Amino acid sequence: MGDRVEIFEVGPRDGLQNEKREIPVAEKLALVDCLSQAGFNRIEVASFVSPKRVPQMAGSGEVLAGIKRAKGIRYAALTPNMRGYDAAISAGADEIAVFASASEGFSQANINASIAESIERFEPILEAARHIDLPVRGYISCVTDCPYDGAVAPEKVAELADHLFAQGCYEISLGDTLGQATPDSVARMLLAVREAVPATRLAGHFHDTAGRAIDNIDAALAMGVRVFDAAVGGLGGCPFAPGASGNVATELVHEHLTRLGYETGLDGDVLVKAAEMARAMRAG
Ligand SMILES: CC(C)(COP(=O)([O-])OP(=O)([O-])OC[C@H]1O[C@@H](n2cnc3c(N)ncnc32)[C@H](O)[C@@H]1OP(=O)([O-])[O-])[C@@H](O)C(=O)NCCC(=O)NCCSC(=O)C[C@@](C)(O)CC(=O)[O-]
Repeated sequence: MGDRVEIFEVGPRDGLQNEKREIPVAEKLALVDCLSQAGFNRIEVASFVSPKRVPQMAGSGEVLAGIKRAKGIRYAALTPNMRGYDAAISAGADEIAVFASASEGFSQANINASIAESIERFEPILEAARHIDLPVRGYISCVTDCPYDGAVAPEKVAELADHLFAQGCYEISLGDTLGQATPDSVARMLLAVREAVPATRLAGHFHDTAGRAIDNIDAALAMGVRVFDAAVGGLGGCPFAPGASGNVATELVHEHLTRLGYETGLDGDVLVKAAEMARAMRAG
């Protein structure tokens, strides 16, 4: 049996948050229920942020309440502040994620806070989660390039990863939000980040704007990363990162990893079905 590499499915959240069409909750439920048959350990399905800023995530409570929960899967939600945390807990999220940026420009555009302010906001969330043993993931956006500030220094990413890990995030997902990273810039960034956080606690989160996401996954695999975020059907993008396109497609990552001899534990046929559903949702 090959080495295990986990794909963390983010399509129902990162994927759908940027769709132009207002997607009914029933369609989201159907997608998540299909994905729940594929063999994932973790699926991100919700985001408790301002509905004015991200209207597509407004029905997140209904999504968490309506999905058919499959045994062994943790259904995850983004929580930017205590209000989001409380909503995620009431809705029954199995794990939550805080999200920061390695660049000041994107931090302001995305969450209306500096990097330092965002870390302060996360403190009560992590403390509350600790009390109830709720796993908290930490995202870092713009780990190589920022749409506002340009190239991002690997040391900035390492410093923030160190903070989030010390605050109690069990895993740090490193986001190439713009999809402009290269295998070289990914390797340079990971070399610095690995000094602060072990590779076994890192995840790669690559958007495929420049068609290099799979090459970037290879670079991260070579540096010891064994968890990758992906969105079925290549759904996605970030409303606050102009020019960014979808996440790397789950079914492509699964195929690629399988070809390399890794075990993902996923059922390729279910992924193809879910990818068709995702594409149909996008087409409307
Ligand atoms: C972060 C905030 C909330 C800060 O919010 P703020 O702008 O600092 O201001 P606020 O706290 O005064 O709140 C502004 C408005 O949002 C409301 N509000 C405040 N908090 C909540 C909440 N939890 N749930 C629902 N509503 C909330 C609040 O009530 C108020 O409503 P209004 O008075 O205007 O009617 C806001 O800026 C926001 O929602 N930003 C959107 C962030 C977002 O969702 N970005 C996309 C996801 S991150 C991402 O995609 C990157 C990632 C993770 O995938 C990795 C990668 O690819 O890089």
